[in-house]
Amino acid sequence: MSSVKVAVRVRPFNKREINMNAELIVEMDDKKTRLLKPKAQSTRDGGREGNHDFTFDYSYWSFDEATNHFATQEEVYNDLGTDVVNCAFEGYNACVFAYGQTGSGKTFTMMGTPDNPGLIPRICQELFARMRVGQDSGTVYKTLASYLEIYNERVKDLLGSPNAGHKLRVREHFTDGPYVVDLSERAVSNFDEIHECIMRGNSQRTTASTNMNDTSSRSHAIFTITFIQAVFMNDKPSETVSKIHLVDLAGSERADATGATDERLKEGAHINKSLVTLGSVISALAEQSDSSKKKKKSCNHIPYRNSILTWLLRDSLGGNSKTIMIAALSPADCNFNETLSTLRYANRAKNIINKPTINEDANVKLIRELRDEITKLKSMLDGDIATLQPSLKVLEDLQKKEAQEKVLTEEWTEKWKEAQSILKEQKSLGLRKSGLGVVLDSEMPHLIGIHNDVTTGVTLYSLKDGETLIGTEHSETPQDIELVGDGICPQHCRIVLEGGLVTLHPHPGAQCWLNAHLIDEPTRISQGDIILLGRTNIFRFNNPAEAARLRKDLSRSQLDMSRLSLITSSRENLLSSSFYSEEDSMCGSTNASPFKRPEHQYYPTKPLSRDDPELQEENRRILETIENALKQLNIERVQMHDQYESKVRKLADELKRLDIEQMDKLEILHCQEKELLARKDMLLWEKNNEKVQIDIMCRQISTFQTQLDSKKRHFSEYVAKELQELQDCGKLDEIGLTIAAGVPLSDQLLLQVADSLDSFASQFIKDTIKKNNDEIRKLDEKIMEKECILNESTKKIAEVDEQILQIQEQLSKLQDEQQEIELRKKLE
Ligand SMILES: Nc1ncnc2c1ncn2[C@@H]1O[C@H](COP(=O)(O)OP(=O)(O)OP(=O)(O)O)[C@@H](O)[C@H]1O
Repeated sequence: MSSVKVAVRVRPFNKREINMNAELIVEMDDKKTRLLKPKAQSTRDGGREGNHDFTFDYSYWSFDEATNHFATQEEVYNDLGTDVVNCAFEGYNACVFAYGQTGSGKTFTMMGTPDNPGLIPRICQELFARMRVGQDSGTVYKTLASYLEIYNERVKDLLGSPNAGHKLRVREHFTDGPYVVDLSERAVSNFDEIHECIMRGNSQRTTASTNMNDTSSRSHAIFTITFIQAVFMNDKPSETVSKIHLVDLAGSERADATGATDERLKEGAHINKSLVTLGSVISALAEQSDSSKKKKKSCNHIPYRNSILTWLLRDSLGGNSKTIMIAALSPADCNFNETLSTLRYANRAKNIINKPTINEDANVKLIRELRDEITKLKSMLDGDIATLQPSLKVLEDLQKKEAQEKVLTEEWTEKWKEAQSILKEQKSLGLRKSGLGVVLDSEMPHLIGIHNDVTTGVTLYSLKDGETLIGTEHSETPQDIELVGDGICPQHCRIVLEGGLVTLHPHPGAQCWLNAHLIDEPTRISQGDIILLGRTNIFRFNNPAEAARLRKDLSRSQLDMSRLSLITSSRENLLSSSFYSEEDSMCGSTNASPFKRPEHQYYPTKPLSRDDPELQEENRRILETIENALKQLNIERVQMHDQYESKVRKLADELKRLDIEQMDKLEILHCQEKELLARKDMLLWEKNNEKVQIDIMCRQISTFQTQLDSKKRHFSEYVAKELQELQDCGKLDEIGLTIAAGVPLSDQLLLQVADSLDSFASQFIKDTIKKNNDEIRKLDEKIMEKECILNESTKKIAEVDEQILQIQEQLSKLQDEQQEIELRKKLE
């Protein structure tokens, strides 16, 4: 666990602020930053109340160079940048992002100026300086750089073609997370190369002049370094990958302050929208950390997906990364509100807790774990030996683990060595990626094979110092360049590179053509020469040192460019030779056109006069034919290659799309399943509740029923007693009423009697009867009410049961679908 580190930095007044006679409203003391309420506001409020105090990990005072606590670019780098470099070497992901109002100094802190570089160039410089030291002790490094900008919620590759536009899409990989499709990644091997990437990207960034900043960045820029290091030291393999995101955000802005209209206004709206999302993400994460500190459960939704910026930086915000946020501040009173909001933003970010982990290669991790287990098993075994009872199972386990560990270590070491040699080879060949192409910076002479086989493309053969042997795989002595094809002998020829001179030595009897001239003795070859070995293997010879010389000469004289082009053969040499076969000349067909030949092959020549114009014309046509044929062949090859590549790309895209679709579907199904299960739980809970309710109701009804019965019984007893008393004292006779046996003693009868009694007794009896009847009615009503609730609960239980049944059906359908998708994935 690690909290996001937060630093704030205040810049000097800019020209506009100086012209406005701006008031300085920021104070800093060690880690503390105080924002003072502007005088104008305080006068209005009648006092200087309302200053805002904050404490951050670092507070950088870059307002005035004359002050002794002035923070330079170097100091900022020493505190923050070295942490990032350490992260890379320790295998952690890291992220630095600069936040703040437009014109507050974000780009200055991140990128700096050529004379006063900022964090990004300094981090890169230190990274490569430390790599050089590591390389000496055998560590292999691979560094990739990518640079993108998010402008109006669309992504552009800043290292791609300048006209590419903002078209890149963001997708999510199910294990690696969000990524930008087709974003170029440059392999860089030194500071100059990465610096070139930075410069190129910066020049492509969308900037504009606003009231607040002459060169305001109108986009969020993310410069990413992927840093891989592998080393095998003290018998221990180690390989880590870290991603370093260096982010220069577009500034938050108020349209009125920036003077934005039209396009700028639209940009501003997008910038603000994504910054609001960033703010929401920071707030949600801070809340989450707060709850977890208080050991409260939090089901906070983090709205990463609401903007591309937060989606791409998901890992850096609350995930697997060590993150630093730098809040850039304006010192001027006119920006009080924006500065306060930036400080509050930064204050919130302090609470974000990230979970950085060392990104160790899976195999290396396995090897390490196996080794730990082996050590444990060995110590167990030592204990067994001490008691003279070595356990067979432990022995068996140990052997298995040791074998496994050995295989894995060997595989890894092999891979590591291969990487080392590829890197060395690439370096010596001078191959480097440039956009979609590969650039050859080799200083070594080389042959470029132009094959007839349209699927193989162009092959490059580097020539060694000394001898390079050329032949077939069937030769007794291994050949440096193994060829197949018509007329190739097992030991065909050798090319000798000595003191900068290159000579072709044909093997006796082998067909070696140099610029259409059959040679049978050592012959010097030079830049642009076309070599035909056997009947179908055509090569162009390139000698970069010689080419450089020729280029230099070219600027002085009008030298033939053909020697510098890739396909064209050396005209001068070709003009001094002929393509007529001996056969042709013997048949007297010296004028026969070579176009009529069934095969486009070179034929031995008969030396003819150089000055013969007819011959020269013929030679020119032959040369043209060969050039055209080769060009055509090359065009076709390139086209087919392009078609093939685009097909592969399309298929890969489609596969990725399907994969993502499947993953999305599966995720949706899982979510639906979770939701259904939650609903089912809820319903079961409700059902249970209803049951408890029914239980209570039943008990209440039975109590009421008992009360009712007893009330009724008491009442009839009372009526009977009253009538009996009236009868006994002759009152019934007075009114001529007799109670016959078996006649029910109802309250009506009693009321009839009461009517004839004196008013007091009559009223008493009437009241008593009314009271009793009321009580009985109330009890009856209560029982009815409870019975109603009981009925509803029973109905609800039936409904819940029905819904649970439906959910069960939906669940089993979902699970079937999930199984089908998983099965399909396995089959794929
Ligand atoms: N610490 C500093 N020292 C000297 N000058 C600075 C400092 N910070 C910023 N500036 C100057 O202030 C101006 C604006 O800075 P900057 O372009 O870095 O701002 P920003 O926050 O990136 O702006 P926006 O969001 O509009 O791109 C620049 O001219 C820059 O050189």
